[in-house]
Amino acid sequence: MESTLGLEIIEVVEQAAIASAKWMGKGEKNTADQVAVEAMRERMNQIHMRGRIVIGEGERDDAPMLYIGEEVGICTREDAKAYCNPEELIEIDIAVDPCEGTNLVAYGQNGSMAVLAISEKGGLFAAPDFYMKKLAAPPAAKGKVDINKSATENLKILGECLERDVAELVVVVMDRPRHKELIQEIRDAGARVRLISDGDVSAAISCGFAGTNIHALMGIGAAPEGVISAAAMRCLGGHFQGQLIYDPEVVKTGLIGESREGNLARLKEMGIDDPDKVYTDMELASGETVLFAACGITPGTLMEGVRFFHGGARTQSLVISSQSKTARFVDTIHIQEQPKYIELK
Ligand SMILES: O=C(COP(=O)(O)O)[C@@H](O)[C@H](O)[C@H](O)[C@H](O)COP(=O)(O)O
Ligand SMILES: [Mn+2]
Ligand SMILES: [Mn+2]
Repeated sequence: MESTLGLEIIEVVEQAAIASAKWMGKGEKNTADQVAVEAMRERMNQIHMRGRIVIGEGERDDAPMLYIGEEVGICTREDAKAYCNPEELIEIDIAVDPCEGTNLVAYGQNGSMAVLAISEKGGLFAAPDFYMKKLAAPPAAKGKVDINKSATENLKILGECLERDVAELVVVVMDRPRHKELIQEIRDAGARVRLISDGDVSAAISCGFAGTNIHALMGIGAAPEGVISAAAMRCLGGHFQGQLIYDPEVVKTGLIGESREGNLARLKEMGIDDPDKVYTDMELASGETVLFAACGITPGTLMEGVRFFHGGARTQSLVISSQSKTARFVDTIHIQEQPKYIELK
């Protein structure tokens, strides 16, 4: 599956990031999001593939583009036979977040990126638009920390795995009222907390790399972002667990349906029989081959943001593959019109 797809998806996230970065700091989160969606879709539809969006911008009625179920790629077009033999190509599932951290882009803050994950059909958990309790940690702690344990216990285990004192650990938590007790517990245990307003995909993946000074992600964010994070962490060998959260009382923000009972019924309709199941990264991204790609929109822990110069832009992306077992940082200069100069540093 990988071969040229690995290269093409870099361009997909790059184009989305460039489009969105033009709206950085303009206070218009919906526009920053919309242009990223359009750019991602346009580039995706030039790829020789039979793709289907399994995590996207919403259901068909709510989202005009990259909606769940939308088919993407040249080989899904009505006139596909003129371009390819669809039977020869495997069907692939795609999870996208063209602008992960729309508020971050709108307000010119760090940590936003264009991101996607790909696997063969059925290889990504089609997470409902619910919340998810998440625990991400470095490879050394994989399978040793556990979302069912308390934050205090997990920090002790994490310290042992990383050969650090708990005081030397940094935990990222989303700054939300629902995390008041969690934040206090982490502080009481002696670790340090980095609060983020948005963008927990970046935080989760940062746990997969040493040197980021992020040792864990704890707390509740969105479920679709959990699947995308799991795809990357599965390839990196990091720890990722997620548990769907369906009780509005627990979440305290956002819209996940009116009642706990209603949400439980919705999950059942979707075929999720055990709503409290804890999913591992392998269950959330179970495909034989998993590819992950992200491109920084604003600067982040792992990637630079988009930098414009006269006539072009420079981007930094990350492509991770379970097949080639690589995590590639790709630095690209995009020459859009005759530039006055191309800055290399
Ligand atoms: O910060 C985020 C926003 O993503 P996006 O809408 O694509 O810009 C995500 O990283 C979070 O995972 C999540 O969407 C957030 O936690 C939603 O929670 P809340 O703001 O409390 O409703
Ligand atoms: Mn997002
Ligand atoms: Mn988004």
